[in-house]
Amino acid sequence: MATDSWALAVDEQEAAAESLSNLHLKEEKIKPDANEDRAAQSLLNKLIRSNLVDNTNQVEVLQRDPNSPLYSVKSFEELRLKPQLLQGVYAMGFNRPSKIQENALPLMLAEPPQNLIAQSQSGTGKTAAFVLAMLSQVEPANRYPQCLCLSPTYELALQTGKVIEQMGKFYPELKLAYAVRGNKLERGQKISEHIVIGTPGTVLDWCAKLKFIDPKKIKVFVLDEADVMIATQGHQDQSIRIQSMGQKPRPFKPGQGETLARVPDPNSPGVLFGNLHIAGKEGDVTRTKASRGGPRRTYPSPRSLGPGPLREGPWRGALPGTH
Ligand SMILES: Nc1ncnc2c1ncn2[C@@H]1O[C@H](COP(=O)(O)OP(=O)(O)OP(=O)(O)O)[C@@H](O)[C@H]1O
Repeated sequence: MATDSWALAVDEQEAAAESLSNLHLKEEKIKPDANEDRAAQSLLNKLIRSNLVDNTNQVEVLQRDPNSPLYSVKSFEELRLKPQLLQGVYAMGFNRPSKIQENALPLMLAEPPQNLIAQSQSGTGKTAAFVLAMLSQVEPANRYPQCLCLSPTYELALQTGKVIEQMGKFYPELKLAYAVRGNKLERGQKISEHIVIGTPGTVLDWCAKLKFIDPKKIKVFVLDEADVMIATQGHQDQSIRIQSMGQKPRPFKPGQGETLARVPDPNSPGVLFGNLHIAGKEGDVTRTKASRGGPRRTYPSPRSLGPGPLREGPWRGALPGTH
């Protein structure tokens, strides 16, 4: 797989994305467990893709191709990452940020971090973007959780945790805790890890019942795979409860270019990372995605998601910076 071309992989992903998109529109009627399938599909994509990027030359070529979703004009140095994190991304074979990273990182790395919505198709570097944002925002001297990331499944939480560990490899003072089933801590204990990643039920217990985490101290709150979370009633309720226990969201800064859009509702969580493969309301489209070798296609804007604290919509992977 490592020798397969990235181009082929992108085409395959797009085909898979099309079928996911159709699934999404009919999911309520056809397949009650479609959310589970989507979480599994996403995990599979990630596992396959981690092999594809071994071919770093291919990635670099694509990042210079304006038609590629990985196209980027900036360097990681220009994004002013901490040197330890720069070392981490280079060690992972990333030579330059992808488009979504280039657009989203300056806002997430701002002080204070800005809330934003960003959409991009699967496999374009959203996870890496919010992982970098979390790693960048941590103050290692403060021995308490400062970043919280919710994932819909145990497996995805571990997978994202692996990315955090890889990127933070040269930042050893930075610690990560997994709030997942089976990780039992003693009652009354406070945890000292800087980043917590977990599933909503366990995280809610850690915040509300067991008080291992003080949600008011969370600077960056990530809701990963947000469409799966929000389409799953239990996860939606738990995610909203956790988010509402945190700091009040800051007002949103105007969107930047076509990739970022302003969240119109001040009660909404901050940054939402979304895939572009799921169709939304017709006619409510503000951006386009270049398809490799094919026609440009249009995708719905996050604005089409309507009001509400956590809205259903064509996005997944979310990062509300509730600082
Ligand atoms: N700047 C980069 N340069 C090279 N490879 C990258 C870069 N950013 C991410 N990658 C690699 O590309 C693959 C996809 O990245 P990532 O998982 O962050 O995408 P994603 O948009 O979150 O995907 P999904 O929507 O499936 O969650 C991963 O294997 C990751 O290591």
